Amino acid sequence: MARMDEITVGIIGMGEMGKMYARRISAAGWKVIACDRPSKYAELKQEFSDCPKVQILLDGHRVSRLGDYIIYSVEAEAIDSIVALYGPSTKQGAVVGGQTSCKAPELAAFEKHLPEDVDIVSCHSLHGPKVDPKGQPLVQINHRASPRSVGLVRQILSCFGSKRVEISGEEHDHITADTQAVTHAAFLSMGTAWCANDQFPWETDRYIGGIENVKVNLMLRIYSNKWHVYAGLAILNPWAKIQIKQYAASVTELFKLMLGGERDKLEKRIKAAASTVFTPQEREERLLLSDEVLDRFSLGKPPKEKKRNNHLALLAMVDCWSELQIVPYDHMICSTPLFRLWLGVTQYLFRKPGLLDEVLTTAVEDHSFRRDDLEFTFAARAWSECVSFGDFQSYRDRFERIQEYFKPRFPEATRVGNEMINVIFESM
Ligand SMILES: NC(=O)C1=CN([C@@H]2O[C@H](COP(=O)(O)OP(=O)(O)OC[C@H]3O[C@@H](n4cnc5c(N)ncnc54)[C@H](OP(=O)(O)O)[C@@H]3O)[C@@H](O)[C@H]2O)C=CC1
Ligand SMILES: O=C(O)C(=O)Cc1ccc(O)cc1
Repeated sequence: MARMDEITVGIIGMGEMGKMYARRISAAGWKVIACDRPSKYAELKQEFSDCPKVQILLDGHRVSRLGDYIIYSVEAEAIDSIVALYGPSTKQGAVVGGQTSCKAPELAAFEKHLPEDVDIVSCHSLHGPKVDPKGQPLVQINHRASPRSVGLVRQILSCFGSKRVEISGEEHDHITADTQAVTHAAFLSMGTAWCANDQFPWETDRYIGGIENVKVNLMLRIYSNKWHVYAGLAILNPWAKIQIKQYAASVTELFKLMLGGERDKLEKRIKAAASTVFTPQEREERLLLSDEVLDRFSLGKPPKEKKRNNHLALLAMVDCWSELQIVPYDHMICSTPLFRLWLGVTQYLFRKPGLLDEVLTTAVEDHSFRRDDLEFTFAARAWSECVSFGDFQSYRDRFERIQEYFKPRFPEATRVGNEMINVIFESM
């Protein structure tokens, strides 16, 4: 066990995650040194003046010279250039890691720019900065490390009370392509479709109540965050491109079956997909979500009678998992709260007696929402292409245009969304 008074933890990048790390690690008793860009030095110093165990330094060179465990908590897109800048200043024998959401570019940057006498142990908290880390998955990647360095990082990060998962960078990226990138692609596409039809979903009967509330609240939650987090974890992850492409293909193919009124083919395909995704013991478990709980989190006035929906986004998710031979339950080790809810509503659709058959009938017989489904299909393909091209600027433009559209509802959506997440997880 390392002695706390002999170890200094360095943090480069004091954005939302960096600040959360600095506050929690210092509160556990470790000395923390941290920096952001030199232009933010004075402001950060002021902000952390109430925190004697956090010392703000001018730049990453200073943090690197003094830190025993240095965490890069910067934009994923910039990891190579930032490690190239400060990496060579790293203290001899130190341990270095990153908090970016995609590990291939981060670990490549470390290998390329860090001195050979420095160990590499990365991490990834699978939740946003405002979520209590207790019990949430925290990935630790012992990439190039002595047992002492592995132990030191375990000891430092234990203050989060998270569920530690030790896997390789490659395993991490493979799993998070599903738990994060594809999940986000589905919600990004919903927002894009609603925006394209100039429609606030909470003003439309079809999108109020039950699992519709989860879709709307999570969509708003994603668009209320920073574009670079979602762009980075999708564009830089090679598996994400493949998986998002399959999601878009599943959406397109299922929509074509709906348009053609091919109920038998649709049913056969969906039920076959469900049998590969939901294992017998999963099917036997009780429903994780209930109507009574979900109905409480509407942003609009609930209609007298619930409108039917064909749930194209959810059917396509199960089809996509099946096509890629993914069992989403195996990915719980790298699940975010958002993914668990997404899996929860998907499972609800497939397990609630009678619901799947009702949905399949709606899909072929009810034409009233074809315009929404058409836009959703376009959107899923457009996000997939945007990620495949790897163009950060066009990702940003698309994201921020839609963000602007929904902006007025973010404060309320964040409040209701947080409450929804808390209540649902308690009830689970
Ligand atoms: N937000 C989330 O929910 C989660 C994010 N992550 C990952 O953590 C990382 C940080 O995310 P988050 O905190 O949300 O993002 P932020 O944008 O809030 O933080 C990144 C910070 O790094 C700063 N930075 C950029 N260049 C430098 C530099 N040369 N030296 C020092 N600081 C620099 C940025 O400044 P500037 O803004 O001026 O560029 C910014 O303040 C990302 O890689 C993200 O993918 C992981 C888990 C959850
Ligand atoms: O839960 C989600 O998917 C989020 O949106 C928050 C988030 C974003 C990036 C991460 O690397 C981890 C968590």
